[in-house]
Amino acid sequence: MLIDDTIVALSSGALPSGVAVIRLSGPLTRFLVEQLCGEVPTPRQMALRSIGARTILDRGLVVFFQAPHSFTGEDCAELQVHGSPAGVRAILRTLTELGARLAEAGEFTQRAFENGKLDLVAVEGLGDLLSAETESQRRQALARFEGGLSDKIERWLDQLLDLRAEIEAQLDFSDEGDVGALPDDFAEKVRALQMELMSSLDNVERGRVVREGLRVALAGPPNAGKSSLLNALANSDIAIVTQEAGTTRDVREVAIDIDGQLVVLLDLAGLRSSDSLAETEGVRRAHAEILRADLVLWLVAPDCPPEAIPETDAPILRLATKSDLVVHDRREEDISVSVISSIGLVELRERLSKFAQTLVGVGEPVLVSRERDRLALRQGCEALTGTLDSLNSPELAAESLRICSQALERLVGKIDSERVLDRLFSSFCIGK
Ligand SMILES: Nc1nc2c(ncn2[C@@H]2O[C@H](COP(=O)(O)OP(=O)(O)OP(=O)(O)O)[C@@H](O)[C@H]2O)c(=O)[nH]1
Ligand SMILES: [K+]
Ligand SMILES: [Mg+2]
Repeated sequence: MLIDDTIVALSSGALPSGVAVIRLSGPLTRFLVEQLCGEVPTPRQMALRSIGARTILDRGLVVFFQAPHSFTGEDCAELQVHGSPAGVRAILRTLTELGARLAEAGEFTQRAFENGKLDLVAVEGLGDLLSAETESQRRQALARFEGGLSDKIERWLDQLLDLRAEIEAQLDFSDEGDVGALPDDFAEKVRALQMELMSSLDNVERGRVVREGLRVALAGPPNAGKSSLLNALANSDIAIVTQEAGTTRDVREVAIDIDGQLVVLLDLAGLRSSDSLAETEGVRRAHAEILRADLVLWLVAPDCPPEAIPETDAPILRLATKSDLVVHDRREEDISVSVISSIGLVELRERLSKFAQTLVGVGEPVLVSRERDRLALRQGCEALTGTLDSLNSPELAAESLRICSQALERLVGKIDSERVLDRLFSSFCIGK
């Protein structure tokens, strides 16, 4: 991708809209603003201008950001115009005729990365922020985007550099073949750093639940009322409900927001052995989801034969369904629910909310949430174990510190960033 050309895109949402924001970035920006809006406004100050080259196309607000003080680090401008499809199209056409090129998905952010305005974890934070649906996702993504994780990693990288410098000094000042063991306080510092990496590693799972949602499997025998409960919790008619046992075969995911936390409900096939190939496959998939879930809701109905609860490490919450039909002889910890009379639905939501809170924790948002985070932190921790195991051979210790640094550098995108970036930017929208 060329970095010396100037890109343009509609950066706001679908048209028509009240206001549309057109964004420019690249060396031609100043020229293009001049051509389209007359004199370039003082940087970072909005000015009301007529917009158009040969004819006036619209009137709107223009703001210019001079390099390097912009989102991308290049000269940038934003035009706030009326959100008319024809108007925006005409402005974009004029700008491309004057030499700009329509941006590809994520290209503004890519330039910000290439110009050192954002590192890789901040770019990921931005991507998460744009797609955040719940309050906890928004807080977590913003913290990452704002550099919380980047700062932490920079600090770790500095510490690793200091530790390596200590070893270098030791190697320099010792006669050849006379390199002793590294001092006790050196090992202490490595251990302290490793503890920090480990506690971050422990947080990845919590971050994952916030980012991807708490996976809650609705499981039980056929006709237990799983799809009905899904519909009731999601407040929609999304899953097919019939009195026929074996109605659901595919896994259906529905994401709902419970007290600001994303919860992914999974409606599954009822567990039983069947002659139908499709149903058997549905049951196989249901078992796989029950293994992967963060929580299993096990539904038991008064009008269908009980089934044994399958093996899983996930915690299980038992629900006695269709409680409008009979008074359940229920255990203390079970919840009686009915989608007909709405019994127990509020209590169930509260239990799900509490469960999510316990898992995710309260307080500061977690900064780590991705498999990439997990991998880098784990590699870092393992490398530091290597350092601690080789305190008697400083050269080996230095090498394992270097491996730890590398893992962290890869995480922020200082090395090997291409593959991650390609995938990431393709998930961004145009104009970002
Ligand atoms: N009275 C009463 N009937 C219910 C309730 N929930 C579900 N039903 C009925 O039970 C039958 C089965 O409901 P489903 O939601 O399809 O059950 P399921 O567990 O998804 O069934 P499969 O997908 O076939 O495994 C339907 O006839 C529903 O109308 C309830 O709370 N009260
Ligand atoms: K059914
Ligand atoms: Mg069903």
